[in-house]
Amino acid sequence: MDARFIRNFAIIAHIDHGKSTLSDRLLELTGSLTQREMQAQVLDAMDLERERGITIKAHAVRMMYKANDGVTYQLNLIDTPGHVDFSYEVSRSLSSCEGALLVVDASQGVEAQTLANAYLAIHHGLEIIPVINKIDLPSADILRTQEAIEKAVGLDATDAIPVSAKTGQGVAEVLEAVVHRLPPPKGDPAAPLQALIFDSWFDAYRGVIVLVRVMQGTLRKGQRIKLMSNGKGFDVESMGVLTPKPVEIGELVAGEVGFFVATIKTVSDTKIGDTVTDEEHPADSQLPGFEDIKPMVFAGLYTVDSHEHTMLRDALEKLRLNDSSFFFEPESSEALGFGFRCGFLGLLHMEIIQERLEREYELDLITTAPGVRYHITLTDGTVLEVDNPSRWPEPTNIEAIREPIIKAQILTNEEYVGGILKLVEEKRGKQVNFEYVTPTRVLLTYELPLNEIVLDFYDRLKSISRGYASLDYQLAGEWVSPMVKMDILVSGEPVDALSIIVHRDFAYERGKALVSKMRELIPRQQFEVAIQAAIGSKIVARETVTALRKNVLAKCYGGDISRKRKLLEKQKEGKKRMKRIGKVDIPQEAFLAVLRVGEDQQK
Ligand SMILES: Nc1nc2c(ncn2[C@@H]2O[C@H](COP(=O)(O)OP(=O)(O)OP(=O)(O)O)[C@@H](O)[C@H]2O)c(=O)[nH]1
Repeated sequence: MDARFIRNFAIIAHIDHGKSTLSDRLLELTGSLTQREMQAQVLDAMDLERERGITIKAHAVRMMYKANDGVTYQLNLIDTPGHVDFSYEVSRSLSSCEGALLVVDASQGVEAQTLANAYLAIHHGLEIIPVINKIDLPSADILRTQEAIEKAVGLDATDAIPVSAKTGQGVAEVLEAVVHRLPPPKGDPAAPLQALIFDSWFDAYRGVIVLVRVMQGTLRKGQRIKLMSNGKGFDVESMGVLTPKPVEIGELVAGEVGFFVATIKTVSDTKIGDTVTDEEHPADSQLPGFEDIKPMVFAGLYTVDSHEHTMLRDALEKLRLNDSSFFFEPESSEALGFGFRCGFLGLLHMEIIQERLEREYELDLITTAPGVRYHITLTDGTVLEVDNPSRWPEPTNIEAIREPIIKAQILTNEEYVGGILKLVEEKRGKQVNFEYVTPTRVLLTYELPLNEIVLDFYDRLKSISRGYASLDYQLAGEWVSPMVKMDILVSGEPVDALSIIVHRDFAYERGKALVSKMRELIPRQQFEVAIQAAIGSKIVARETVTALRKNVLAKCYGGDISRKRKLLEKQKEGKKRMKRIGKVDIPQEAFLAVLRVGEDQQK
């Protein structure tokens, strides 16, 4: 299609501000999907997948829209994720667009991800249309939201479009604005091919599916292509667009977005951000790519049943096929046996992977406390990267330790500022900026150690602010900090999988809180169990889990057999996620006790 009639855009928003609902409305209005189809699609996603042999991962949907000027436009809606863990994905989606709809909930106003995503869009040079959503709610305040967009984001919001994605009010104007306010893509269909890979995934039926935005030239079915980063050549076997149903097409010209399937065997060949060109007539240069994504949070994953270790490895390999941001390597622990050290983008990412392993692969897992990666300079000058407490060097050999720092933006209402300041101080934060963005909304900018954030920061922030604080962060360098390794001893024996890295000045407090939490989490056993926290040979805290006095079954003795069975089953259920260490059964929760020590301060 003539590029003049193409519009490529993304919808960006803070979580829950209505991005998905608005996308659905746009699809419905352009006739891409009827309401019935939309429901059917959700319900039959699995069947559809089987039938068409393609994963429905509608990351780029093509809609045909006949505008009020009588012209039919091709609109490509490119999806972006909302959570802070995945902000790099937002960035790569935005590289394929000329414009963005910035959706802001009229009852909530501007939040941290509204800001972060808007800045990313501005950074990519996109034209932005502010859309004020949820105007059907009684608490909606259009004027105030408009003001917040102008003051906090710095965008002109005079022409912001008030809509209700729920009732459909105002949504038609959004489509007109996309056509008339966003620029068409540039590019020459006759130039040498340059197509930007912005997503790819492995489909069990079709192999590797690659989503591209053609910047220059034309991509055709049957073409021999080359990936510019590694020089590898492939044949394009089929191509298509998602409407959101997959529809086969013969070519994609400059400005268009779509997918292709080639003779590519593994997803790892298709690097996100890479440029696809023609093998015979290649382009002179690559398109500007994306930075490699690095995992920020690390934890050990072990199976409760050591026989399932190979199953865990197979499952991790399968997951990695479609998630190149996730990393793992074998590790072993004296306490837990063979497992894997895994790297994630953030805590949410870790939870998602863990849940998928448990649900889709039916594995019972023990996860160790999440931590970050340190750079340690030894006295002999060598620099180590350490993300596993059990690899922590002897303190006498350490010259300096650098820990990763983030820059966090917290947006909140004035009344919660006091509580939040206390929290960030406790988490070793350093204030960078304090700014009123509206008369009642405050934007706090802090530098904070990432290791404090991965613990319970987000939950505590939510609870202190009753949900009225939003957080966004980026990595922002390193601090030299006196970190120490804290060991946990159970019945006098150190359990390597329980060790954590803490700041020296907070070690005593942390140790006390941690063993006290563990005392709550470790069930009473037939004998007394001592739990101690130690730094080197120095014990900094101790608690005791007292011995069980009575057999639990004694209560049912002679009683109803079904009750007895129930009790036994319940016990078995509880045992499932326990690991016996020495003579003591330790439940999964105790391995993650460090994530929960803040709970007591919260109350
Ligand atoms: N009253 C009202 N509710 C809305 C409107 N738009 C969306 N919602 C509701 O707001 C909630 C969040 O909407 P989603 O569309 O899932 O939001 P999202 O931004 O896609 O959320 P994430 O996918 O989690 O980022 C849902 O419960 C919607 O039903 C609206 O215009 N009015």
